[in-house]
Amino acid sequence: MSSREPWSPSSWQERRAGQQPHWPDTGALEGSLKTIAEMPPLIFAEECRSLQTHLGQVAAGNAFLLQAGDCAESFEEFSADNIREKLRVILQMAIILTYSVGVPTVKVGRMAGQFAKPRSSDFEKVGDLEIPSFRGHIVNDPTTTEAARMPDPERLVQAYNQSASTLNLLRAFTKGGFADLSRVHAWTQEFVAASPQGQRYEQLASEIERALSFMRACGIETEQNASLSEVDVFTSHEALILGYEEALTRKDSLTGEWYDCSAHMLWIGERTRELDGAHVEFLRGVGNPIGCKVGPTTTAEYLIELCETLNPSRIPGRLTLITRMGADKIEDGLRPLLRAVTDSGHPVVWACDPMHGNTFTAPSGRKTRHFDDVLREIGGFVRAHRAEGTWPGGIHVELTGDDVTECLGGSEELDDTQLDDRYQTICDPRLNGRQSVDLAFRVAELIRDFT
Ligand SMILES: O=C[C@H](O)[C@H](O)COP(=O)(O)O
Ligand SMILES: C=C(OP(=O)(O)O)C(=O)O
Repeated sequence: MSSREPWSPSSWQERRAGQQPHWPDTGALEGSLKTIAEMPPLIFAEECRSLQTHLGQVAAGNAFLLQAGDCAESFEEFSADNIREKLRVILQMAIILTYSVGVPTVKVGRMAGQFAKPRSSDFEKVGDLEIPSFRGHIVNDPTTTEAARMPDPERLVQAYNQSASTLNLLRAFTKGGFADLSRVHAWTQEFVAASPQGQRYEQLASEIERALSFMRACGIETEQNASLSEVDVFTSHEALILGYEEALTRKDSLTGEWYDCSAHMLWIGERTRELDGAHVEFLRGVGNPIGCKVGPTTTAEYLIELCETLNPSRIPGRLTLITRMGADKIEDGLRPLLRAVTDSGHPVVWACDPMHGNTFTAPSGRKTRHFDDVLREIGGFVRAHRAEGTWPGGIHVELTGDDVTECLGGSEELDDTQLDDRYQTICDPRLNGRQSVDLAFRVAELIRDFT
C-alpha cells in the first residue's frame, strides 16, 4: 500500500485530511506557513534518534515511558511558573516510577507544541446559535462568539513562538540544575506536600537523599555526574494541523532523512488514523519516533497494516501504540491486539492513555473523568499484558502541576460540586498535582507486581 509509494513532506495533501480548520483567508494562511518554514527548527534530528533509542529500550521491556502534560497548551496561561510546575510534577512522577519499578523512565512532555484539538463536532451550540468548535489556541479562541471562533493563521506563528520559548526554558531547567537529583525534595509543591501522597513522596525523596549520601561516603562522585544532575525531557504533540507540521519538516544534513522539527515525538489521534488518510501519510515519512492512538474499534488486521505502514523497517522505538479504550473495554479489547502484534514481530511500545476513553459529562455539566476509572483502565492494561506475556510499556496522561479541580476522585475525593472551584482547562479535564503523584505511586505498584 501507500508505504511503498514515494513520500514527500507535502504528499499528505493528496489524501483526505480530517479535523483541519476551515481557514477563511487562504492568503493569510500561506503567509503564516511561509513565515514558519523560514524559522529555525525547534529540535534536532539527533535528539529524535536519541529518543527512539530510549523508546527501543521500552519496547524491549527495559524501560518505562511517561508521556504527560497538558490537554491543550494555552496562549493565556503561558508563563515560566506554569512550565516549571508542569515539569516538577513530571519529574516527581518519573522519580517515583524509576525508584519503585527499578527501570529507567523515559520522559516525554505533552508540551512545547500541544495546541491543536480534534473535536467530535465541527460546531457548538450556544443558545440559538451554532458557532465553530474551539480547536485549540493554534486555531481559534474559546470565547463563545462567532468572531472568536474564526480560525486565525496568525495563531500558527504564535504557537511556533510559544513552543520555542517553552522548549528553551525546558532545556534550561532540565540541564541547568533544577532537575538535579539532590533537589528531589524541592520538586514538591506546597499544596501536594501536605497530602498523604505528598508525605509518601517526601519519604521516598529522603530515601533517595540517603542513597546519594551513601554513594558519596563510598567515594562515588555524585555532584559532577550528568546522569544524576541532568535529565532528558523530550517534547511531543498530536500532529494534527498538517500545514504547520509540513512547514517545520526539514531534511537532516547528516542522514538525508526528513524530520518534523516541531517536536521530538508526534502522534496520530484516534479521529485521524485512517490508513489511507493524510495524517498516516504524513507521519510515515518523517524520521521522528511516532505514536498512534488505538481506540476501542481497532481491529488486529488494521493494527498490523498500520505497523507495516508506519514502521516497515521494524525499528524498535519508532512506533508507540497508545491504547485508549475505556476502563470497561481495555482488558478484553487489548488482548487480541497484543497477540496479533506480537505474532507479526513488530517491536512496538505499548502505552496506556487512561484519559480519553473515560470522559463523561457530570450532572453539573462539566466534562470530567474519575480518578478511579483512570486507575481501572491502567489496571486492565497491565492485566492484559500479563496474560499475553508482553510489556506494559508506559502511560500517557493529561495533567497539570496546578491545584485544579477538573477530574473527580483521588485521595481528596473531589466530587461534582467542587468541579467549579478551579476548573481551568481549555478543553479536557486534567489530573491535578496530587492526583498525578498518587497515580504514579499506584502505577508503580501495578508495574512492580508485574515484574
Ligand atoms: O482532547 C481530546 C479531544 O479533543 C476531545 O476529547 C474532544 O472533545 P469533544 O468530544 O468535546 O469534541
Ligand atoms: C485528542 C486526544 O486523544 P484521542 O485522539 O485519543 O481522542 C489527545 O490525546 O489529546
